[in-house]
Amino acid sequence: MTAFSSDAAKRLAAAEALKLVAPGMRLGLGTGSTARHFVDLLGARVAGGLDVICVPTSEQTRAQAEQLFIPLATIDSVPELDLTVDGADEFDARLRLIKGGGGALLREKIVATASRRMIVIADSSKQVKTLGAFPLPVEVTPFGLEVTCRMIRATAEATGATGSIRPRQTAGGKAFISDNGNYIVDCHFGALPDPDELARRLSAIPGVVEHGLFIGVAKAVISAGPEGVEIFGRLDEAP
Ligand SMILES: O=C(CO)[C@H](O)[C@H](O)COP(=O)(O)O
Repeated sequence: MTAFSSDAAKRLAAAEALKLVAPGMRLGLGTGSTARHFVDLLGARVAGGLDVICVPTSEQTRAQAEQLFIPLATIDSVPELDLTVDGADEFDARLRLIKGGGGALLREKIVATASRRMIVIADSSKQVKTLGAFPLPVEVTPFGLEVTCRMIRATAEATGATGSIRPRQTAGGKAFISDNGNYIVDCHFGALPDPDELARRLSAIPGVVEHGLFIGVAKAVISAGPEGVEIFGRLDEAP
């Protein structure tokens, strides 16, 4: 028997999300290996005549969508979206997320919050009881990096989160630069005792552009694994 890979699970979740797409929709396209499957499948539907307009959350996704001839717009020209489909690094039972493993968290959060519905697609390994095993990505301005890291450390400690904070590097050992020209620091805090409070406090630090805690943003998670698809939250448009 062939083992069911996490990549197969990602594609299954993406295929399930594609069922939510209707002609004429304005869509936000996420970033990462799971979102990549969704864009791939959407591209096939567009080639078959589906009429949608899409806003990508990264230059990587933009390039993929362009190759598939998916009609694209900017978030400023289409500021209200019907649906955004994106991946996540972790999700919990309250649909709180850690995102930003691909470094696209700022655009992902802007696009998701401009959408009536943000639906997460994930393989079932992304479900956690407590957020934080995945290092929390925080996008920061290059100016004042050290000062900002100190402030992140101090503010996190006030919510019971401690651990190392490391600026992300590329495989070549250079500083990782986001699509917005900023740095990403990865906060290895471990289990986050109070993600809501941590999110509020991180947002108040001047050098923090955005953090990877998505609280109250996702309407549902489509999680897929060897057992099939499981839905957390609601896929419909109910408020
Ligand atoms: O937030 C993200 C990118 O910034 C991704 O959605 C997240 O990292 C999950 O990636 P993958 O689908 O490759 O597991």
